[in-house]
Amino acid sequence: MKNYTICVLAGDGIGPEIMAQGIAVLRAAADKCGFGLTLTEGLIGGAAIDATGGPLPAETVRLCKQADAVMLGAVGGPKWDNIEKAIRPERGLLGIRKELGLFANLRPATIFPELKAACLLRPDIVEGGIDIMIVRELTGDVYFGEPKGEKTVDGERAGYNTMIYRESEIRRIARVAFEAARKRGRKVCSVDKANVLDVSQLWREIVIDEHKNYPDVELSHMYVDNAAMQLVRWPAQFDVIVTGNLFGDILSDEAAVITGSIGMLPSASLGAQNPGLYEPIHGSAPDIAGQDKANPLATILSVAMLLRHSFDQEQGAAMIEKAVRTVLQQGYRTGDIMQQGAQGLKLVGCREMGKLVAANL
Ligand SMILES: NC(=O)c1ccc[n+]([C@@H]2O[C@H](COP(=O)([O-])OP(=O)(O)OC[C@H]3O[C@@H](n4cnc5c(N)ncnc54)[C@H](O)[C@@H]3O)[C@@H](O)[C@H]2O)c1
Ligand SMILES: CC(C)[C@H](C(=O)O)[C@@H](O)C(=O)O
Ligand SMILES: [Mg+2]
Repeated sequence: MKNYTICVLAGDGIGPEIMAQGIAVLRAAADKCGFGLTLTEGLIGGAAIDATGGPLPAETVRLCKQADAVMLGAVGGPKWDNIEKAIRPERGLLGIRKELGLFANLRPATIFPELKAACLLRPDIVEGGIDIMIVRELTGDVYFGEPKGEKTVDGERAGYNTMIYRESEIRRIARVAFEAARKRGRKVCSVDKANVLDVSQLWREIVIDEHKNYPDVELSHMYVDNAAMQLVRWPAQFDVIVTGNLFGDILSDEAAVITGSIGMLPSASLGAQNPGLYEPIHGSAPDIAGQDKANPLATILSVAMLLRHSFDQEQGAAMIEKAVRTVLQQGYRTGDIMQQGAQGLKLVGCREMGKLVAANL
């Protein structure tokens, strides 16, 4: 029997709650599909700061590198908001992405038919369905650019970061997007700010050049401000969106609105080789942490992405996605996707939602 090692980084806030449900579903899928699991656990974020003084202990990096895949809950929270910036919880997440070379962040925004009514957009806008793959570059941009810091400008304090992309970084993420489009609707929209930013001008030039290798894929370009508007105005126009680290971070949270809730959006962070890292796109949700209110479906759908991308277990992935759909069809909802006043819906907590999905596999 095939056996996989998964390093689990639960993190902070709702992290441990959603992760417990993700792991329960993963175990159930392993039983059904006939593969074995070895789970290791690592500290990250605030939990790691409390235990070791830093957000990404060397032991966590070692465990991740030894694993076939990594699952992450969320990091951060008010407890660590005033901590020295070099060791903020979020640094743990950025650090592990960099350590594992996870340059391609796939964030699929799809709407389950059962949630169309919970979507904040007008019903006619989501009627035909939505299926967008946001391909976000993850290890470059203003997130990692040097120089950065604080300096004095005209006698006053100034903070600064550097938005920078190397040609090779643009080329490799463009390739991921074109390859993804070939398996979907064969359309890529590259989102940038080339009317203003030098970095975006290079981005556009390289994407156009790389496109020469993918003549079967249609390429378009959009400025990020317009893209933010088009996403909610007419989301069905998009197939694959490729963009940089910062724009991708913002647009994917926005895209979550059209899936019903940020609690529904999974992600896969991939590099040139395993281990990939899988996590919901949302954060540690301090406002609902410890109350069994979090929606675990983004984490559970991230487990499906893990099976698909890291283990080639398409059957297991599809099984999980179908179980999520079944539970939604049965009317179960966590608070974030609950429609007030709708008939036949049942409000459940995080634990119950996880249990239901596992039971439906
Ligand atoms: N990948 C990550 O670990 C990650 C991502 C984003 C933010 N963060 C961190 O999380 C902390 C809180 O950030 P924030 O409040 O800006 O963003 P957030 O995503 O944690 O929360 C935003 C809103 O969405 C809700 N929400 C998020 N996930 C939910 C879920 N699964 N079910 C139901 N509701 C959910 C929250 O309750 C909150 O109202 C910060 O420290 C931030 O840096 C971490
Ligand atoms: C917490 C933060 C570092 C992270 C990011 O900006 O990438 C988060 O917002 C995300 O979307 O995963
Ligand atoms: Mg984000």
